Amino acid sequence: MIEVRDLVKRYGGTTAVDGLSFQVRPGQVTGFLGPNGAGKSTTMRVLLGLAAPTSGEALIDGRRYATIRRPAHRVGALLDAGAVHGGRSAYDHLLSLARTNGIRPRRVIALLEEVGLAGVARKRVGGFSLGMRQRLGIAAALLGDPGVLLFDEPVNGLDPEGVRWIRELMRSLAAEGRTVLLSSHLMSEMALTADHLLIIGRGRLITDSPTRDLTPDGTSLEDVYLRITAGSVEFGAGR
Ligand SMILES: Nc1ncnc2c1ncn2[C@@H]1O[C@H](COP(=O)(O)OP(=O)(O)OP(=O)(O)O)[C@@H](O)[C@H]1O
Repeated sequence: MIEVRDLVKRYGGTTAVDGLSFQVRPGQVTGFLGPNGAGKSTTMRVLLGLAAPTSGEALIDGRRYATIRRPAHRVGALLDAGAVHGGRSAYDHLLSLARTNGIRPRRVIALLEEVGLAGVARKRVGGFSLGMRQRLGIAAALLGDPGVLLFDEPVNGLDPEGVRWIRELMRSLAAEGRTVLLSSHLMSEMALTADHLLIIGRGRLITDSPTRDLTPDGTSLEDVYLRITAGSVEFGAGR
């Protein structure tokens, strides 16, 4: 369970998140949508203790990230798949994360299989394609078998097979009773993957609704989304 309460995050004169409140429930995939700069990544970073809130709270299972004991077992995230040391092998990368978190090497091997990287486990990550890096990032997120998962644009740059793989993985993680928060700009994919949608604009909540209520009778999510966010697209200037 994720709870964000009256969250505000400012960077100098820029208000990235502006009084945001929502809950993300277990057992379903929740899509996190909004125009570029709406505050999605910032909200995820605050949830993960990577940025401090200016005010308000961002809680995982009722706790701030910094106060969670053994956090890898509680929450996993894919934020920036590029942020991996290129000189290491996929296996060594996951093994070092596993060691830090008291996780057995056997789990690393199982996850490399699960994400389809077993055949390249000993290859340097520096030579990996974007899709391979995304899969490695997802393996890292799943390492501690956490109940809460945050994925920031995991389908970016993936081929159709990779996109479908992510969709099915998200659905199965939710079916196992996990809390899954997923951001993406691909509306057709979101319509297929997410049970529930949170749409934000300029750091504020615009919509919190089951997907099917937003897209009755086959209405396109893209049309609905563009209409809802039309007043929230903004570049540059501080707010
Ligand atoms: N470290 C930072 N320092 C200054 N400004 C920041 C920082 N991080 C984010 N911002 C600003 O906060 C706002 C929200 O950015 P954020 O990355 O959270 O949006 P987003 O919804 O994830 O966008 P995108 O869809 O483009 O990834 C933007 O105006 C951004 O420039």
